[in-house]
Formats: sequence, structure tokens, C-alpha cells
Amino acid sequence: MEIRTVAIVGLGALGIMYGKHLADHLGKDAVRIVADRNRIERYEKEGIFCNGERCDFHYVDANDQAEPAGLLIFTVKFNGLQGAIESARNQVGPNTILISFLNGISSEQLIGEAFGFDQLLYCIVAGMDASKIGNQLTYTKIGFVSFGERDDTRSEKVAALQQLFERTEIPYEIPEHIMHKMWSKLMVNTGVNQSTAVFETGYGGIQVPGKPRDTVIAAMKEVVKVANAEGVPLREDEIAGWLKINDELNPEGMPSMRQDTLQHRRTEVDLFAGTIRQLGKKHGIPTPVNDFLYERLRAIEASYAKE
Ligand SMILES: NC(=O)C1=CN([C@@H]2O[C@H](COP(=O)(O)OP(=O)(O)OC[C@H]3O[C@@H](n4cnc5c(N)ncnc54)[C@H](OP(=O)(O)O)[C@@H]3O)[C@@H](O)[C@H]2O)C=CC1
Ligand SMILES: CC(C)(CO)C(=O)C(=O)O
Repeated sequence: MEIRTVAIVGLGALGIMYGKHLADHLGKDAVRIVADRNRIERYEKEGIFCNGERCDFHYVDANDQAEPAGLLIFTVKFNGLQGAIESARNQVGPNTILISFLNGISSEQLIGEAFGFDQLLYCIVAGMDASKIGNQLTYTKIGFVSFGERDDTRSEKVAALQQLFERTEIPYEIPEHIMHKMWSKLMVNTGVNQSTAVFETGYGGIQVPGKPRDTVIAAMKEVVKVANAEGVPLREDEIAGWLKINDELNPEGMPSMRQDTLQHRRTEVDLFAGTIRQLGKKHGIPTPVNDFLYERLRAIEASYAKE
């Protein structure tokens, strides 16, 4: 099982970063950027730029029939996922491996329901400082992909993806327990993404002592409690490791949620505080920091309409 072709749905910060990197290694034709006609026309007219260089992508209209891709990567925001699943239908065959780079622990369920769980691998991506404003992506760190089967077996799919990442020099890891890793990443996003968006700052603002950094840590601690109640042995000492990763990112860079609020887009708050509040209620665990972040983020979203 060798992955020869990759389809990507969602040409945003991650889609551009991985799309360009993969196309540079596999060749333009091996990497399809799948979108509706209107988006493709816009991308072709305005251009898509990666660290200042115009990208020469192979665009594929979602409505056109295509040979199934070896790998399909979802890189949309959560509120675009349902549309992206529809856009991806012509790329999927019985051997297509499916993977979601979305944050949170919800996208795999929707993708599995649409295409079958057998073709799905679970995954998180982290450690990058990809910022996209308009049609310009900048990044200095590509981060890493962490992936595996839900039950952590070393399947043929896992081997195929590992071989692709080796061939294309994409940093990766196959953790012992991918579901633990996904919760650990949910913990980071619940702290880092939400706090930077609420306090209107980038990585620099949470790399120094103060309310934004304290809020990151306090929100993460609530995730640990909820995860433990869900049977996931997340530990508070994992917080330090993630803070170290964030402390080494470009202080001028910003998490995806801060990019959303800056550009007046809906946020992924439902994936983070939304999930933690709901599970907190289920287990009788108070989540005051996530309640605060949730309310602030909803107020920020509501304020766009009033301008
Ligand atoms: N940015 C980052 O550094 C990181 C992001 N993540 C996660 O990865 C996911 C993607 O984030 P990010 O790359 O920042 O997102 P962006 O908002 O930058 O990009 C999402 C892109 O998806 C496109 N899109 C939406 N619907 C469709 C569709 N139906 N068909 C084709 N394209 C579509 C949008 O296109 P258009 O612009 O044309 O509307 C947009 O460009 C999120 O869940 C995020 O939390 C995880 C780790 C790091
Ligand atoms: C914070 C970060 C970059 C994780 O490293 C992320 O997941 C995001 O921006 O959504």
C-alpha cells in the first residue's frame, strides 16, 4: 500500500503549508487541492502565497469525477467540515486513507460516519506557527503530525502514512496512545487558542507571565479533570511540555482562533470550551474558566455583526 496521490480539502493556513510542502516533494500533479469552482477561481485570480512565494497548485473541481486519492486530508475549520466532506466525495475510493488535521476530538466522528471508519486514521498536528491573513501564509516552523489507529494497532494504513511522511520529510510521530494525544492537544487548544483570542494577543502574549498565560494554564487544568472523568489518563504535568513548545514559537505568530477573531470569522469555540463545558456538566465538574472563555468568545463573535 503506497500513497502516490494526496487530496487536500481546505486551502487555509494548514492546507497551504502542507499542500506546498507535499507538492514540492511529490510533484504538482500528485497533490490535488479540492474545492468548489468559485473558490478555485478566486485562488487562481488572487493567488495563494506561502512565505511570500506564489504557489502553483493543482486545483481539482469537487464536482469532477477523479481517480480516488491515496490519502485525503481535511484542513478546514470545523464549521466548514460538512461542506468539505461533500466536496471530497469524488476523491474517495475503497483504499483511500482519510485523515483530519482539524483540532478537537469531533471531526473524526463526522468523517467516519460519511466514509466509513475503516479508512480513517486519528491524528493531531502541532508545533507550527502558521498564520494566514488574506491569501498570504507565513510560517517558520512546520510542526509535526502525530497519528495512529484508534486502538493503536500498527496497521497497513499506519505504515503507508509513515512511509509517505518519510519520503516527503514531514516530521511525524506514532504515539503509544493516539486518543490520549488527541485529548492532550484538545487541552492545548482549549488554553492557548481561546486565551489568545479573548485577550487579543499572539504567542508573544502568552509567553510572558500575566493574565493571558494564567488563563491558558487554568483552562488546561479543567480539561485534565474532564478527561480523567471520561477515562482518559491525561496528567497536569503534560501542561509544561506544551507550554515549552508554545514558548518556542514565533512571538509574532498566532493560533488559528486568534486568526479567526482578527478576520471576524466564526471561531471553533464549540470544539474547545463547548466540548469541555458539556462533558463537565455530564460529570458534575465545574468549568468556570471555560465558561468565561465561552461567553467572551460568543460576545466577540456577536460584536462582528454590530460594526
Ligand atoms: N492554523 C494552525 O496553525 C493550526 C490549525 N489547526 C486546526 O486545523 C484546522 C484548519 O485550520 P486553519 O488551516 O487555520 O484554517 P483556515 O481558516 O486558515 O482555513 C480553512 C480553509 O478551508 C476552506 N474551506 C472551507 N470549506 C471548504 C470546502 N467546502 N471546500 C474547500 N475548502 C473549504 C476555507 O476556504 P476560503 O478561505 O476560501 O473560505 C479556508 O481557506 C482547524 O480545525 C484548526 O483548529 C491545527 C493546528 C494548527
Ligand atoms: C496552537 C496551535 C498552533 C498548536 O500548536 C494550534 O493548534 C492552532 O493554532 O490551532
